[in-house]
Amino acid sequence: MKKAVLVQRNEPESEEYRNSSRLQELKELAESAGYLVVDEVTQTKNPDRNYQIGRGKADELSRIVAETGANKIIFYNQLSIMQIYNISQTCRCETIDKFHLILEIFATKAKTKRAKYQVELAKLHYELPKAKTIVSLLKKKERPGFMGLGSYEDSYEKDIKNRISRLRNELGRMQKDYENLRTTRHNKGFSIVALAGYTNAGKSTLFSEMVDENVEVENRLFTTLSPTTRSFQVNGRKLLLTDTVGFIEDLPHWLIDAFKSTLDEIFLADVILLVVDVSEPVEIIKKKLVACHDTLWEQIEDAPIIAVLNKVDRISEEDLVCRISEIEYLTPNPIIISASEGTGIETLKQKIFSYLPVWKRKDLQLPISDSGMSIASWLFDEGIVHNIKYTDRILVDVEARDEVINKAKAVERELHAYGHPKNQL
Ligand SMILES: Nc1nc2c(ncn2[C@@H]2O[C@H](COP(=O)(O)OP(=O)(O)OP(=O)(O)O)[C@@H](O)[C@H]2O)c(=O)[nH]1
Ligand SMILES: [Mg+2]
Repeated sequence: MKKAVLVQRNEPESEEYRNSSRLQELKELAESAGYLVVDEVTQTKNPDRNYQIGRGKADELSRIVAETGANKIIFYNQLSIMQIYNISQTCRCETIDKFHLILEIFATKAKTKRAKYQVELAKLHYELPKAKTIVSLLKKKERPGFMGLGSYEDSYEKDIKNRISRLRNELGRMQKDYENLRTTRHNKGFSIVALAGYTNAGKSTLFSEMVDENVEVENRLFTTLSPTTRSFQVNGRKLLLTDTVGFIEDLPHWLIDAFKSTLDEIFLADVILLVVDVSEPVEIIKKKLVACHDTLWEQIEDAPIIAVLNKVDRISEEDLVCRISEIEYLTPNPIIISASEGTGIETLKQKIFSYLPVWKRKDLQLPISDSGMSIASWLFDEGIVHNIKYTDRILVDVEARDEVINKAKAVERELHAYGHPKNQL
């Protein structure tokens, strides 16, 4: 397992809670990128020296790297190229900042080709200024090419620029295909529910609480189904639930598109659950909600958003009432849950149900034949079969979307007309 040392440089003016929650955020990010966190270091920024890391701290980091065998030093704070270079050299360990770490996570979460290209584009944008600096250092006859910086040739910068322009062209072409996907999905009649929300809000916990464990999602919708999509049922209706990568505040501009493309599933959803950690101080809740709204507004077309206030087990009834009223303008009619304790889940499911397209209920008569049987089994897949009887024909009481009922009715008519319906389904 890859080992990482985390460094958080405290803002002297920032309150303690803020500083420690940043370190916690970095730790969770590192873990979701697959690192084992071997040590955590904090440093209070010296306002006079601004972003310089002192000799003492660098020595401390070198010692930790040597003792723990860490493969990476990860800073919460954004680092300049020269800082990355200097720290990598001194500590003999690859050094990255939070944004590079986030990029690593996006790379693992990117499922669609479009998302993968966006992530690659962001990586190249991150690399480009690095390449420029290295090339200029090389020209000064210094030869860095070490650790976090890699070894660079003179042509490297040019290669990056070429690749960036090729990716941009390719992405422009893909945008159109992608927009067609939503239409295709609707024609197939699937309802998808997507989980969105700030990182650490409890999306994945809620995901595991809601889905039918061990139920494989049938591979009918996507060519490769993401491992974070599973089925679940509400009042007999089968739905798909998708977990997504969490929102993070203050993303630099070169990361935003990569981030949005990992949310492609949200763009395809019929209902969006916006999960909020309601146990946090109200100012932080508001700030995170605004960040989520900004992104969602652009991304979605007309899907309803259900606000889900999670982690209520952590706060008193009184605090909850107070917070709900303070954030009401951002989260109207929220559903209150505790994902880890499983409370409020049924209410949430019923709320989701209220947004689903209405299905028709019909009594149908089908022939006892291969085609009749296959239609009946198709109805089990596509709708809710309330009752089925086998006499000289198959009597089905079924609830399903319009297209399914209409197709089945066409076959029923054939039964009456010819006695031998063709297998049309
Ligand atoms: N007390 C309490 N803790 C919870 C609840 N739901 C989730 N947590 C905890 O919150 C932390 C984050 O939960 P996750 O489900 O991983 O959060 P997430 O939104 O998927 O986070 P990202 O994947 O990083 O975006 C975990 O330590 C959970 O155990 C809850 O209802 N109550
Ligand atoms: Mg998660």
